Amino acid sequence: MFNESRLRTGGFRVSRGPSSNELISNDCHRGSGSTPGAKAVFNLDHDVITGDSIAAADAASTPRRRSPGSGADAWHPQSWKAHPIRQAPEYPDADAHARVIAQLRQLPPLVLADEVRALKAQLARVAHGEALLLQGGDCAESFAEFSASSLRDTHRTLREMAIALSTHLPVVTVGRIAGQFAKPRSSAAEKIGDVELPSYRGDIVNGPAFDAQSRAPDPQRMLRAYQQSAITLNLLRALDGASIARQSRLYTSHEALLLPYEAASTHRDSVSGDWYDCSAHLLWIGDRTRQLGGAHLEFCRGIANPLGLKCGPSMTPDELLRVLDVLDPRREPGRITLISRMGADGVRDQLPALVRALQREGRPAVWICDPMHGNTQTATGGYKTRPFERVAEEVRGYFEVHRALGSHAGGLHLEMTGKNVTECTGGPQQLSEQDLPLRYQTHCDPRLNAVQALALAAVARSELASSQAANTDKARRELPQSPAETEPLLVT
Ligand SMILES: O=C[C@H](O)[C@H](O)COP(=O)(O)O
Ligand SMILES: C=C(OP(=O)(O)O)C(=O)O
Ligand SMILES: [Mn+2]
Repeated sequence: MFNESRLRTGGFRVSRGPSSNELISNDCHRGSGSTPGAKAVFNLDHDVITGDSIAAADAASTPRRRSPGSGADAWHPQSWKAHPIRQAPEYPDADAHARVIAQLRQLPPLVLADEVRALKAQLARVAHGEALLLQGGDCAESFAEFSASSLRDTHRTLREMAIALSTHLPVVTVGRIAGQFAKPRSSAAEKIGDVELPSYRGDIVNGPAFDAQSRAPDPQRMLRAYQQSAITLNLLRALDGASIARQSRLYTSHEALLLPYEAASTHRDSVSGDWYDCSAHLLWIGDRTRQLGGAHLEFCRGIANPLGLKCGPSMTPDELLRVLDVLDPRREPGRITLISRMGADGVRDQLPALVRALQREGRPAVWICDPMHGNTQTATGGYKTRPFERVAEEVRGYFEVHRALGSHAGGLHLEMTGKNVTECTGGPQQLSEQDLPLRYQTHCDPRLNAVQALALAAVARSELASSQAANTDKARRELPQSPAETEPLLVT
């Protein structure tokens, strides 16, 4: 059991050392002054890790402790290690890896638990049909392409898209940003000529250059990714403060793929007893790592963050319900965001069965559409690209399906940037395959540029208008006819 005692030192709360369980589990209090009498550095009214009010914590006589499962089913931040894992890099030097993980565990959380809870509450509104979710950013953030101007441009483009969509409903905005570094790959190795090397798995793992040294997984990269995420968050918070839409903020998200990094970022909230992966507000499980019984499901089921789940063409209704039983046993609105990525040709055929399955079960979920990953093509010259028209067509199909089933089309998940890159063809600039080499800068998949992203927001906006009109028609049809046709009016 968690054994905590709190001391106050000049208004700064410190916690006594964790029990052995918390030591194994990377408890959040480690390092926050766990020695009684540790020096107070700040005078805070809120828990330094969770952001919770100390007064509220003190008022709660027994903190609610929730660890998913018990006995053989018990969860802790390392329990995923007993499960089969896919897409995990093989580090050549296990000791060097262990040293970096130990360092990461000592570093402060990047986001606070109360911010995570605020996002979950907003996502619950999306699940109830009262708001929309816009999630977007790079396929893969990179060390080389990191600059204030590109962050500013992506922040601005996401804001502009949110404003375009908010004519219908309030918009919750979440970036694929400040931690979106790890990439699952179709193939573990890449071969050029006679040379075969490990595939590039994102800057948090290895380098993109095609040479043996770059492609060897290097644990030091996790520390650099952490630092870049912290710097990114710092700028995003400043940009949020300077934005005209000050009341809304940009939350962060990434794929929970590199589990040693995610586990090292996982802290226990001293007030609720829940575990939070403090590397981002929202974490999602990719289409390649969502197996029942697998390590990624095991890790994600135990963290209290809102979770995304990619649903590609191979997802069956039965499998989806079983995965949701694991990830969201309490059926908590805002906990799960389902991200369908069926492709323009598949969405109308494959999405309805999944939506109906949730409707039958009365399960809450946010449904959003990733129109990127099911529409990737290889252009002449070998560039991966996505034709804007196919992307737009999947968005239209997604809205049609939800309209037909009376379900809330909750928003979009996009690979996009605020820069004027040439990675996806088509759109208002009518980019051709010949234009791709001009500014093809992505480290992994092709992104919409700012103009294309805003054009896609316009497509979604017009679909939202159709959905709203359909809802109004339906409501009108469901109204009692006219008073004369129902009950005679009482005239006095
Ligand atoms: O972002 C998603 C995947 O990591 C990416 O699509 C994989 O690309 P690959 O098929 O070239 O490995
Ligand atoms: C890997 C990704 O997508 P998916 O899991 O849907 O292939 C991604 O969104 O970066
Ligand atoms: Mn991608």
